[in-house]
Amino acid sequence: MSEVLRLEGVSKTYGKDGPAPVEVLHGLDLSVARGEVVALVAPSGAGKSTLLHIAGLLDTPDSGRVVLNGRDLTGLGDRARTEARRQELGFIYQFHHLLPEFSAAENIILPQLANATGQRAAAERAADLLDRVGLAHRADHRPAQLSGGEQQRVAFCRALANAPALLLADEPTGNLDPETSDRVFKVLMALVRETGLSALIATHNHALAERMDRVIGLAGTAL
Ligand SMILES: Nc1ncnc2c1ncn2[C@@H]1O[C@H](COP(=O)(O)OP(=O)(O)OP(=O)(O)O)[C@@H](O)[C@H]1O
Repeated sequence: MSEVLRLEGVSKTYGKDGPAPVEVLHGLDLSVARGEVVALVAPSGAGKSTLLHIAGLLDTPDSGRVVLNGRDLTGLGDRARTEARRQELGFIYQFHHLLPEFSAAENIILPQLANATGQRAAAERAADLLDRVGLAHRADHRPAQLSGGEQQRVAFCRALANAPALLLADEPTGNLDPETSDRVFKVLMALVRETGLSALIATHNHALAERMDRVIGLAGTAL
């Protein structure tokens, strides 16, 4: 099975040179296979966001390697990392982070234009993605006109807009009430499965984690 992401011996300590260093990751190994959906479950403060930032090329480890699609990105400069992030990764956070002055469709079109996709193809992809998450009728609405669950479904579409190789999600339904969270999570899983996407999804929610292919914890913490 081919790997989309491999972390090898990744370590990270915050405030290394200060009076109170915090060692968060120590020699972490992790891999995500193509088409695999992996749940990352660990208590608050265990380092889930740190790991996602490193896997998402938003932060660098103190030591270890980050290999994305077979390419070692560890030593790359900012520009190459930004490029790899834009082309190969999709992000979902607890809060939607949609642009308030743009419609749902435009929020999905814009990242594609930034990636040099033509206007027409970008609009078609946005329409298709919105349709898949049951929001075709909301395409022209702005985020403030949508419910929390709808906003998050648009954010899923935006994360998939550029057909990334890997989706990284940090508590993707953590901001929603339990019932909406459950419903919206099902939509996310269906979308990921239909598109054959690989994903690493951090969650506190064990019931959601059980629906993924594999559940991993972080060293020193119980699942
Ligand atoms: N920039 C920073 N400087 C110092 N310490 C930090 C920094 N960022 C995070 N930490 C510490 O590192 C640890 C791991 O943080 P992280 O946000 O990765 O955890 P988490 O598992 O995502 O937690 P949560 O589930 O609460 O979001 C925490 O103890 C946090 O206080």
